Amino acid sequence: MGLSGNAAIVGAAQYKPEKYQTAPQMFHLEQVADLAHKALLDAGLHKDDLDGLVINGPHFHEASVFVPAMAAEYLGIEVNFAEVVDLGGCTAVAQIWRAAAAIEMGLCQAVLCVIPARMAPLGPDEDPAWMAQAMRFGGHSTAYGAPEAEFDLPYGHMGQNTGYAMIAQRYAAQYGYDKSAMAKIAVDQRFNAQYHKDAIFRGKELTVEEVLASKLVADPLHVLEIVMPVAGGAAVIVASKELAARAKKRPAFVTGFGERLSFKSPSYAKDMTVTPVAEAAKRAFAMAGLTPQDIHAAQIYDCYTITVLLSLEDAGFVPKGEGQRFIKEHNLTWKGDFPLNTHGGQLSFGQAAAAGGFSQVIEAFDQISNSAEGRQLKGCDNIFVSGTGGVMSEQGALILQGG
Ligand SMILES: CC(=O)CC(=O)SCCNC(=O)CCNC(=O)[C@H](O)C(C)(C)COP(=O)(O)OP(=O)(O)OC[C@H]1O[C@@H](n2cnc3c(N)ncnc32)[C@H](O)[C@@H]1OP(=O)(O)O
Repeated sequence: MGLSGNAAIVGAAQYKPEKYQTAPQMFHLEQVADLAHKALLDAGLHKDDLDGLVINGPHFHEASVFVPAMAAEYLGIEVNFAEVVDLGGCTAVAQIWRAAAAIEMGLCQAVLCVIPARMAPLGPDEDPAWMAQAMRFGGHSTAYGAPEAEFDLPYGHMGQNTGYAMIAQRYAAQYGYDKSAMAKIAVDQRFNAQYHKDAIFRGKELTVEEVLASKLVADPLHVLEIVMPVAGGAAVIVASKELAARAKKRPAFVTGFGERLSFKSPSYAKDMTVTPVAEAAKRAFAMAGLTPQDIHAAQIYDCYTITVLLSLEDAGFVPKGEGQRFIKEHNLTWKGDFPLNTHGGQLSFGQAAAAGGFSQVIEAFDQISNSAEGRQLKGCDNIFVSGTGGVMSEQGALILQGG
């Protein structure tokens, strides 16, 4: 059951992450068109090749419903497959496997997966404070009747920072917490960012001491172990094997995927230290017929350092409770023996809202297609990519393989 590996990523585009204050403002439809154009150019395909569309629904500026129809109309395409994905930071990974599955089912031949994440110009009735408000509560719903509005927010579980800190505290109680190992994740990724021309923290190298001396946001998480929100956006084209054969770059075939939603708030987790990627990765590896030992690079969703630690363990790269030792024993940079988040991760490349997860997908494609200028891994054929939504509540895994 699953994919046969007959669909591949053939082209991609993403905006350089920028601070919101200085980034250009564009309507989301404009961003979709611009990103699609750039991704098609990257692939060497034409707009008329597209017959599938997967897009984000939440936070789409110009519509809250009928988003795919509006976007397809704006692009001037007709599609046989249209989907909205609402999985927070897991959305990018989830878009890719849905596109691959639709292609393998014969519904379509080329799918545009896209998430615009630059601010749109605000209309006269729009409140410029909406984003600050949204950040304050993170993924929590404040709607009347929402469980988290009643049982999380009143107790100080605000936004994502506290939730991930709570998970880190639990991990510390069960397995111990080595602060310098955790900081090393951010440091090795920052090293990688020095080799990506678009990384927001390029030109700013980092040491373990600096991470540990930075502001404590939610104990034990320091500010330099937490992503910084930036403006951005990304698009990826997934195409059939036949179309992939005429693409400009070496395709990255989608040979395995898994997805798991375990809870909305970690307050309801059976065990906060066991994350949904465990099941998602198991399924993805089995589908691809590979094991973690076959992987040449891991692009792990990294909203926080604790996300990376738990994902490495639960995806099977290292046994439970031994992740911190593993991190200290291995060089996680693109020059090292365990290349991790070779673009810098979202911690150092920047997190463009739900499009942030695309940075991991696109880095995997860049590595497989030999386009990772300045940080290219040698013989990189098999890559593991993870996506994380909410507070470790929904996770996805992809196995991408060079054709
Ligand atoms: C989406 C999903 O489903 C899953 C997920 O990814 S969960 C994660 C979602 N993302 C978030 O929740 C955002 C997390 N980040 C934050 O809340 C904030 O960045 C923070 C609280 C950590 C820091 O905010 P702050 O203290 O108000 O910092 P702020 O006043 O904005 O900036 C001060 C300086 O620190 C820098 N900075 C801010 N956040 C930073 C960060 N995370 N890392 C490094 N530098 C940061 C700014 O660039 C700024 O520098 P300059 O003075 O040189 O311009």
